[in-house]
Amino acid sequence: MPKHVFPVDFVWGAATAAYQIEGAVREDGRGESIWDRFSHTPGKIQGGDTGDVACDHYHRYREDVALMREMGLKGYRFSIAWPRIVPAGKGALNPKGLDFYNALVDRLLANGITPYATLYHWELPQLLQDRGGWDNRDTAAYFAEYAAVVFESLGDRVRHWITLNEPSVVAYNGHAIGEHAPGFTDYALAVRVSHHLNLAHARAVAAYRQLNQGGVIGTTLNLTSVYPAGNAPEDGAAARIADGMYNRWFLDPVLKGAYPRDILELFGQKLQAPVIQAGDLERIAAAPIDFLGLNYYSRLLVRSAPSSPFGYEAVRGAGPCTAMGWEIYPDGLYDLLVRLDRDYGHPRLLVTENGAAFDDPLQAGRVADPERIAYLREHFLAARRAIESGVRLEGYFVWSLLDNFEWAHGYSRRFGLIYVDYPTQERIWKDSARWYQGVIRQNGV
Ligand SMILES: N=[N+]=NCCCCNC(=O)[C@@H]1[C@H]2[C@H](O)[C@@H](O)[C@H](O)[C@@H](CO)[C@@H]12
Repeated sequence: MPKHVFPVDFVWGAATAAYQIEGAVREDGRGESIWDRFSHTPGKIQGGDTGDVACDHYHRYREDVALMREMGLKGYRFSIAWPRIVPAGKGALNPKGLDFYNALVDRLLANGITPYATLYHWELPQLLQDRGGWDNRDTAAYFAEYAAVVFESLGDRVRHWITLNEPSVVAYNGHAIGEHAPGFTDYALAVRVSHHLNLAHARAVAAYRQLNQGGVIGTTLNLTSVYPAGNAPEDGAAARIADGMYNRWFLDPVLKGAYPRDILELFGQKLQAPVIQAGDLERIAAAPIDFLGLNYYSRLLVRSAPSSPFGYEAVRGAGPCTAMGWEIYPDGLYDLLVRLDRDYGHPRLLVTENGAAFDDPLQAGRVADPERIAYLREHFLAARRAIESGVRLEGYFVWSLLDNFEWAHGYSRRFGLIYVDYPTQERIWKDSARWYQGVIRQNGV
């Protein structure tokens, strides 16, 4: 019997994203996305990898749903590729794209797995990027039009919706540091993009409410717990700025209907203030969410750095790290969950991603991954402590079901519970997959 049992209806899940697993990028009418363009641009992706084939999930989804069923997943979080549904980003629909996701959803339901669908996991249609992408306010409206098409096609069976995956990473990695598509390095642009993403989220929520389909809708934010590296007052001030830029800039609009004043002023001083037009904040405030999805991977340790653009710099923590170089810090998940509960009105929460990459050598047909088991166990225990503290945590989606295309790192990083032998596309259960199957079966660790 487990020592730490979870609530009886706790949703144990796993998560993926379209571009990272589907492949078939030019099949059945799919349009080009910014990640197709970026991954095919020399020098952008480690090893020159692309998502052209990935895990070939577009053709193997029946086999993959069978794996989920065997694992005993209660929920499966996946993303819908905008370029499969509206190849040009706006205008004509692609029926074969809708057919794929309808078939996936039907097969999930037939296997007792609840679908959790993300509408935007970074695959902007390239033709919209050619018109300014997220720097163009119109993209928010095009997103809502795409979302409405998907709601109408799937909304009778999909009852859990996530508008955006990690707007902070879309804005920062894609527009401030250039590590992700579309590859810009302009911080003022990144701030404008963050505002237009918030508008897109609000418009999609409004479109969902209008359809009265009776499900729930939220968003997924990449959040962390920020700690000062030292006891000096300036380190504490640095931590507050970092928390504002990383967390509150994205949390406050969707949960409080307003931007945090300190960061609004900071951006106003340092950057061209985001292009906030009359009515924007009212629109954002008028689109409350039913639940908040959070992706947690590691903590953020900062110290004062007057010469840095925003007066702080990250400090490497003392703990062990994953293959991504991210410090393993489960207490940061507990602190984050309790903070969200305290500061944002006791919201319904889902951990929509948590997991780790390790080397995962395949040896004699087996992958022993004790580090991943330990990582997940420690984070599950942190989540359980938060639930005991009264946090309304309703589910947990491990990142990821399968090894997959890890963005700028290509296939060099393995986050999966299930190993993918890419040359053969064979799926091989890692020890952690068997362990997780047991956690789900006994509903606890
Ligand atoms: N220090 N440190 N840092 C942690 C910073 C994490 C930022 N990256 C993410 O959250 C991405 C999220 C994405 O949804 C998924 O598509 C990615 O595959 C995973 C794994 O990378 C995560």
